[in-house]
Amino acid sequence: MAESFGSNKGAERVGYITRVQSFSACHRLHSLKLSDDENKEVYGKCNNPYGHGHNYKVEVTVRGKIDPVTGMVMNLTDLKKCIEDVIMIPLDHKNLDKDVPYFANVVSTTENLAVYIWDNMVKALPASLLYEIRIHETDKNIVIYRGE
Ligand SMILES: Nc1nc2c(c(=O)[nH]1)N=C([C@H](O)[C@H](O)COP(=O)(O)OP(=O)(O)OP(=O)(O)O)CN2
Ligand SMILES: [Zn+2]
Repeated sequence: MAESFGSNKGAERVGYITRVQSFSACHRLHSLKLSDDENKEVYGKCNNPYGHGHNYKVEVTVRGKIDPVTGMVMNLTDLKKCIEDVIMIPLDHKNLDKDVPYFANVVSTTENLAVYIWDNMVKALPASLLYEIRIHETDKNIVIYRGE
C-alpha cells in the first residue's frame, strides 16, 4: 500500500520548469493583406500608424525527465542564457515591426510573437524539451503556444 504513494514509480519522473522574462517593445497591428480601411476596421486603435508599446511578460516552460543524478529537467542557468539570446537580445526595447525582420511581413500579434519565440527557442534548447510559450501582452491578454 505504501508503495502507491510514490516510492515505486520507477526511475523516470517528468517535470515542468518555467522561467519568466519581461521585455518592452512597441508595435503596430497592420496586415499587408488588408487595405488601410480594413486594417482600421480589424485592429482599431492598435492600427495607429505611430504604434504603441507593451511590457510583455513571457513564460518559457520546458518539460522533461528529472535527471536522477542532477535532480534537474535542465539547468535554469542554461534556460536563462537561451532566453537572453532568443528574447532579450532581438526583442527588448525594439520596434517589433521595424527591428525584427521576421515581422516585416508577419503581423506582430501576440500569437505570432509566441510562434516567433517558439521557433527560435526550439533551435536553442536541447531536442524535445520546449513545452510552452505563454505571453502576457497586458495584465488581461494572455497567449499560449505549444508548437502545434
Ligand atoms: N488576438 C489578438 N488580439 C489583439 C492583439 C493580439 O495580439 N492578438 N493585440 C491587440 C493590441 O495590440 C493591444 O495589445 C490591445 O491592448 P489593449 O486593448 O490596451 O489591452 P487590454 O485589453 O488589456 O486593455 P483594456 O484596459 O482592457 O482596454 C488587440 N487585439
Ligand atoms: Zn499591442
